Amino acid sequence: MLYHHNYVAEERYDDVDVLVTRKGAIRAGSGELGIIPGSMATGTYIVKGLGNAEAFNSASHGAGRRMSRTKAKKTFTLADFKAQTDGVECRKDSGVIDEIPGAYKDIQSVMAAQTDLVEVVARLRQLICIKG
Ligand SMILES: Nc1nc2c(ncn2[C@@H]2O[C@H](COP(=O)(O)O)[C@@H](O)[C@H]2O)c(=O)[nH]1
Ligand SMILES: [Mn+2]
Repeated sequence: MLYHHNYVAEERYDDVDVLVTRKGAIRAGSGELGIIPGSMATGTYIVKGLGNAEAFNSASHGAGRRMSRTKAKKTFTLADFKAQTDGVECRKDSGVIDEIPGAYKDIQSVMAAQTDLVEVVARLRQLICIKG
């Protein structure tokens, strides 16, 4: 299983060799497995690509941010962070507030928006989240 999401690849579409730049996107060729994470507490999807050539065999690399790290730090409190990561064993201090689940888009909506790109194989719920 590959999980590159910022890279360039030489691929061929309509008999033309092209350079595909995936920035914040993963390859989702037909039958290829991938990982699409949500946030520290909203689960992760294991997916199988559908090989959609109109999207250059690509899909989202994650839920993606709803707001910048700076805005997240201004918007949310440590109490918000603790509430939103309830049930997940992880760091719960002011140094990780910018990673609060509320700073990311709703992963279920993001998945619903790309049913033509990937098929869901499994949804994982995290028990532990370690920030590198
Ligand atoms: N399962 C988790 N998903 C996370 C976490 N932090 C962010 N994210 C999601 O992953 C993508 C990609 O993150 P990136 O830092 O590599 O760009 C991001 O869009 C979020 O949706 C996490 O702690 N656990
Ligand atoms: Mn990224």
